[in-house]
Amino acid sequence: DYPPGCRPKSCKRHGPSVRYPFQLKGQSDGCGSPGFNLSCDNKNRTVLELPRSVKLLVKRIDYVNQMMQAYAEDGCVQNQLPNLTLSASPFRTNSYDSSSSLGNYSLFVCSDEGRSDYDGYYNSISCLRTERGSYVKYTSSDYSSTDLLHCRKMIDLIQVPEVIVSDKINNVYFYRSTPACGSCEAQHRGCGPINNHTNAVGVQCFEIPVKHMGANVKRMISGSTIGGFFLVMSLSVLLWMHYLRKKEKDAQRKIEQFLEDYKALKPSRYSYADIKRITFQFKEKLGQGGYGTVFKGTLSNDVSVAVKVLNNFKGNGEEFINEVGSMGRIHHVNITRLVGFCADGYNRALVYEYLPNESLEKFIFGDKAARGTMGYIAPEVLSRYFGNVSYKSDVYSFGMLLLEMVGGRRNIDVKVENISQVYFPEWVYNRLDKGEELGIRTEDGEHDKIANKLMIVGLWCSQWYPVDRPSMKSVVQMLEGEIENLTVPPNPFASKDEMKAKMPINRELPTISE
Ligand SMILES: Nc1ncnc2c1ncn2[C@@H]1O[C@H](COP(=O)(O)OP(=O)(O)OP(=O)(O)O)[C@@H](O)[C@H]1O
Repeated sequence: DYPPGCRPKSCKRHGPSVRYPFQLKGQSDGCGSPGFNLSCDNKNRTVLELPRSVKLLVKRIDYVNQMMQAYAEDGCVQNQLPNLTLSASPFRTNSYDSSSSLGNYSLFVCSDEGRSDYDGYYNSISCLRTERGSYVKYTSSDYSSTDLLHCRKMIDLIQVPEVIVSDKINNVYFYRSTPACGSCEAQHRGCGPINNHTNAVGVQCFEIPVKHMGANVKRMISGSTIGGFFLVMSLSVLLWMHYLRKKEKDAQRKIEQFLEDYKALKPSRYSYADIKRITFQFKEKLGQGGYGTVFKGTLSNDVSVAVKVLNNFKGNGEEFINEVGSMGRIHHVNITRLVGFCADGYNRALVYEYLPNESLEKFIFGDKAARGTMGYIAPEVLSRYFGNVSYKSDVYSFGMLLLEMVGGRRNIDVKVENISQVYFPEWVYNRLDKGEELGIRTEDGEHDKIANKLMIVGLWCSQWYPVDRPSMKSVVQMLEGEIENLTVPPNPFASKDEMKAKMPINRELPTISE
């Protein structure tokens, strides 16, 4: 630590810091090194007092490089040259100065009369002084000039650094070689004489406790601490705000998404103009169904749809109501979703989600354009003679579809060569009944097994008597189970008598109102 009473001081707030080896007047004697005395003048400027009453004002002290920048108050350092004897002070001109040669000079005080600003001939003319009609002029001692006619020689200066004489800027640099405190200062440590002895040449470094650090250092430390604290605080607040905003945005997005999905769950109603816009004026035809033509379309959010424009001359509107009423409520991954509908005057259309993989029909039958809906309809739907319409009617349709999928042909195909194959389910049953091969060959045995399984399940489902058809739950069980566990179904094409015998049971099925 600094010795008591020797803490760094300065003449004014932003003035040069005064510490060892300098000492400010008023500080205890041992605070500085001899000859490094500074004082504060009445304007709170830092003053360097040199021997023979030479006074210079200190602009800056560089403790690390051991340099001091000082200047004369009147702006003419050279005026002080007659009295400036650096040899008697601890200061030296800096290395730059020391490289300049020393010379002998004479100082003249000249009257304004005959004054010439031209100094090309002589070594130098510095610090023109106009007060009292005179000015000072230095020139090398080997002068010989009539220009000095109006001058009076004041003094001869022996071995003066040339640079000081010729210095036209009002700065003087001193360099002190001892005490060598620069290395301590470079490490931000304090510097003081060894053994606290004022005459000691050797110095030692010491740690500066925080409380004794210079005001600037303290300010810096407390400033950076407070700054750091506020920085961390503001960053935390910003992060927290960002987190809250993100959370809020996420919640908002979730709600929007939900509302969007919720809206999409219900089929939207479109005008006929909308339908024309969606299908780009019925530009791309996807196919033709029994009830109308299907066109490709695009909704405003770039979602592709298939628009079935219904033939307005067909039906009494019931199909339309059934389709919108039932399909609008069915949401299943395996069922085409009804996105919307149009009932605008006589124009009716159904808007479905677009299925890019084309119709199953095409995969089963290739390019052969027969219409098949009739083939899937259970007998009881066509005639009440066969019983009541129930959920078993759908089981029948499903069974017929299975048979068509496996057979790769229409169940009713008038074009087959062998007349006995016309009604495919009957043909399948007869072959199974006789224990004959179905003749369906797939690429591997495992697929043959699946095909046979689908046939048997298909036959079970397409029983003429609704009561003989399994429930959809049993159908799933059969499809998921082993083929070995399946029994061959009864003959779906039993005689009318047998059918009549089963009719009462059939009536117990819950009837679907049409
Ligand atoms: N959602 C869809 N996505 C893509 N193409 C479709 C879609 N719906 C129908 N199509 C195409 O339009 C054709 C006709 O479809 P539609 O549903 O009208 O016929 P269908 O089922 O064969 O007959 P219908 O139901 O009238 O008895 C299909 O074969 C298919 O190519």
